[in-house]
Amino acid sequence: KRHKFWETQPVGQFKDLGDASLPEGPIEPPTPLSEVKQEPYNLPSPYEWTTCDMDSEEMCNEVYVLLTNNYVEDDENMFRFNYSKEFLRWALRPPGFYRSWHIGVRVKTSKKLVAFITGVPARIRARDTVVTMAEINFLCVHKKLRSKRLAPVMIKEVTRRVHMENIWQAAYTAGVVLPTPISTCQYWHRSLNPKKLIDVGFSRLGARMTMSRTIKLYKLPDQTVTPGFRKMEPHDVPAVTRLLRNYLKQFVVAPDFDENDVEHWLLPKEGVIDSYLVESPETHEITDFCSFYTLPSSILGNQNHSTLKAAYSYYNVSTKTPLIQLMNDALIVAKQKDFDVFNALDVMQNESFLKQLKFGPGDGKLHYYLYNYRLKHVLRASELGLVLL
Ligand SMILES: COc1cccc(CC(=N)NC(=O)c2cccnc2OC2CCNCC2)c1
Repeated sequence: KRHKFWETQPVGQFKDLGDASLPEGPIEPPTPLSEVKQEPYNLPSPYEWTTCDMDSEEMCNEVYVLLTNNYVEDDENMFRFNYSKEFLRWALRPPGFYRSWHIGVRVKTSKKLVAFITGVPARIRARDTVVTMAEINFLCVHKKLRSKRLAPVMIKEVTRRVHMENIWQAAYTAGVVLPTPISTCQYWHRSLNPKKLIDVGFSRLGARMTMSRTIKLYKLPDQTVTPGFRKMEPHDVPAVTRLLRNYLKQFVVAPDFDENDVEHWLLPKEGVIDSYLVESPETHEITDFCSFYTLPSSILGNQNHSTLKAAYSYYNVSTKTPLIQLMNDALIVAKQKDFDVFNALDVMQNESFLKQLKFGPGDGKLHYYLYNYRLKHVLRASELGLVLL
C-alpha cells in the first residue's frame, strides 16, 4: 500500500522487516538544535497554527467540542470517544509537559478550531535503554476537512516542536496499519451492564441466550473479595512506584515511571483515573495494584442512551493476589461505579485473565508505533508494558 508521507519519515519501513542487519535503536541521529527548523511549517492558506492552553477553560472547551464531534469512532461508526475536559487536562499536563506541544489549527477568518494534535514527554524504556520520547495523541481533523492532507503537516509540526526540545523519538498508537507496528494488540470488552450494551448495539445477545440469562452470566458480587483492597492514596506513591517499576522490568517496552510520574498518572482523580491496591492486613506491605481510566463514548443515533460509560484497564501489578482475583475486584469496583463496560488490551499479562473473567474479543486491533527507533523484532502484545490514553 502506498504510504506517501510515512515513506519519507524515520520509521521502520515494511521493506526493512526481517533485515536483521539493521541495528536496534535510533534510525536517524539527533540534529544540532541550530539546524532544527525554527519557524512553523506552512499550512494551507485559510488556516493558522494556535497553541491550545489547556489551563484556559475556553480553549479546553474548544478542544473538548472538536474531539467530541470529530475524534475516533469504532469501525461501524456507532460510537465516538468522548474524552472529558478533566481527562484532557490530566492527559496533557504530566510532569515536564510543554504547552507548545498542544497544537491546534484554526480557520483564520472565523478562528474556529478545526484540528488538533498533542505530545507529552515520557521516559520510555526499550529493552535496556531508557529514552525520553514524546507520546503523540489526539490527532483530530474536523470531519469536513478530511483528505486535505492536514494530518501530515500537523505531524511534521509536532515533530519539529519536539525536536526543538532536543527529543528525537516518539510513541503513538493507531487503529490503522502504518509503517511499521512494533506490536499489534487485540482489544477485549467485559460487559458490566449487558442490557444497555445490547440495547445500544455494542454487544449482541448470544445464540441460545435470553436477556435474563445474559444478565445473570455477567453478574458480579456487590463487594470486592480481596482482604486489604483499597483506593490508592497520596502516601502510597513511594510503595506503588517501587511495585510498578519492579513489575514493568519484565516487558520489552515500558514506561520508566518515577514517583513524580506515579503521583500524576496513578493517583485517583474522580471521573478520570481510578487506582486500587492491596495492603496486606498482617504486614501492611503493598503487594498488588490495579487501575483503570474513564473514557466514555458518545452513542451515535440511539433513542434511549447518549453515552457509553467505559473503563479502560491501565496498569496492574500482582505479586501476592492472583491477577485474576485482583482484576475481578477491579470489575466489581467498576460495576459499583456504574460503568457499562470494562475494556482491556491483551498487553502485559492481561491474556491470563481475559477469557476467564468473561471478556469478549473486540472487533478491532490497536497498533503500537515508535518514531525514529527501530526494534529488531515485532513484539508479542505480552511483551508490551505501555498503555497509552
Ligand atoms: C466503544 O466506543 C469506541 C469509540 C471509538 C473507537 C472504538 C474502538 C477502538 N478503537 N478502541 C480502542 O482503540 C481501544 C480498545 C481497548 C482499549 N483501548 C483502546 O484505545 C485506547 C488507547 C488508544 N487511544 C484510544 C483509547 C470504540
